[in-house]
Amino acid sequence: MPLIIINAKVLNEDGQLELKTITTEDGVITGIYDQGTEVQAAGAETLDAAGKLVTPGFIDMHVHLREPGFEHKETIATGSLSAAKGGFTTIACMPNTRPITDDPETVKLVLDKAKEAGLVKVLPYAAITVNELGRELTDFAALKEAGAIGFTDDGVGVQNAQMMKDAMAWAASMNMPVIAHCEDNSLVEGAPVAEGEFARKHGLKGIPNESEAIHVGRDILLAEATGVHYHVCHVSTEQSIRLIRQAKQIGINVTAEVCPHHLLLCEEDIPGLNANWKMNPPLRSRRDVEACIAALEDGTIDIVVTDHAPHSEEEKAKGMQLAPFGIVGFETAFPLLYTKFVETGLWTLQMLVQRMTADPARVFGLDAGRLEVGAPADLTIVDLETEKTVDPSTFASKGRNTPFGGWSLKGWPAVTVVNGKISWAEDRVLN
Ligand SMILES: NC(=O)N[C@@H](CC(=O)O)C(=O)O
Ligand SMILES: [Zn+2]
Ligand SMILES: [Zn+2]
Repeated sequence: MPLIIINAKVLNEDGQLELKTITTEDGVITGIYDQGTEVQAAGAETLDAAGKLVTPGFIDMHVHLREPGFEHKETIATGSLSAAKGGFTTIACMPNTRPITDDPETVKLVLDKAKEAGLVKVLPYAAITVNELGRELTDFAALKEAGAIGFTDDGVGVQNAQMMKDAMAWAASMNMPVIAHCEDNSLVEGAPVAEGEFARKHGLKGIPNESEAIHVGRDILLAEATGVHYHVCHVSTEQSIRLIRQAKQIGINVTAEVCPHHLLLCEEDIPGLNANWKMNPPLRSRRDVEACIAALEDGTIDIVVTDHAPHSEEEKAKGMQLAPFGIVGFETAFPLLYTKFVETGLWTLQMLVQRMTADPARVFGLDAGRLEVGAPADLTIVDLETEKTVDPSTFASKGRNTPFGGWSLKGWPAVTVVNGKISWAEDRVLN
């Protein structure tokens, strides 16, 4: 059914907001008209955006949906709904499931379940190594054929340099990206939080910054040698950023992502031994946070991702040392960044929207992220006015593990449209 969105506030090329009418049909944007233009389409549904912001659907290139194997944490259906509620229309899911997504059957299973859920577009990554054990490469050709969009052992770093080099050479020959969780195990061994004041105060072992940057540096050299598109996961340190900035300057094909929590929180903010503040990479120093912000502003870091990583309350109740790493992210990402960076005047709305739409589409070559005639009708309608408090008990995700509970935010997604169909609308679920 054609969908017409009236009173849509749209960002123009200069970053100004203009009221428009958007028409869609068969999953495609068919027209963008000035406000007041008489638009007709037989049998169309009309949605009144009432002056709310309408952007290309948000894209999240780093998420954990937990299915198969960890359905008590999240399923592809609950994760898809949580993503839609957060305004995301395309998400790319990590292979650290059980079984690990390291064979074509599991890639297909993820795609089938995502289609069944039918709420957002789900792009699966496949593992670099069998079982993410770092010993043997997976079958990249078969995984690509099955629908994998890139290779990553997220959750763990590839420890062996030759293994990573072989992976990059193979991926490069197929024009596929390698996406790296950068962490040298020998420098980390059982540390639950970053080195710093918090670790000292609580007598915890600290994760040093160089455990991340040492892989970033190694991999940049390997990317240079192999010519692969190398994408760095969840960048969190000043040192990694320095290396990425330098690599980009000399033309190495490296891109990078950052998570909202690494732009907003540092280790000194951790209120106590509460594992909802435990994630990998950990919250680092104020200096690192400032470096991440500057890098996203100047384009050294290309995109924002959530690293949505749901865990059950029982798992998170095990305490700082024993609980698993990870926090949920879909439903707070845009409101957090809008409120803390756009409302405060630090960033333009245009910059934030680009880093969550056009930039991920560019980095990963997706047909998404643009509000243009002929583009897929993936749209997010955002209420920039209403202030609401983050209440984890209302999340669509099964995960409640967030450090942002109680934060008062604006910029809440109101309606999410995927392929011209409403996937989520405030308190309604439509399918
Ligand atoms: N980020 C996390 O803290 N956890 C992720 C793994 C990962 O992204 O490395 C998870 O799978 O739970
Ligand atoms: Zn990771
Ligand atoms: Zn992750």
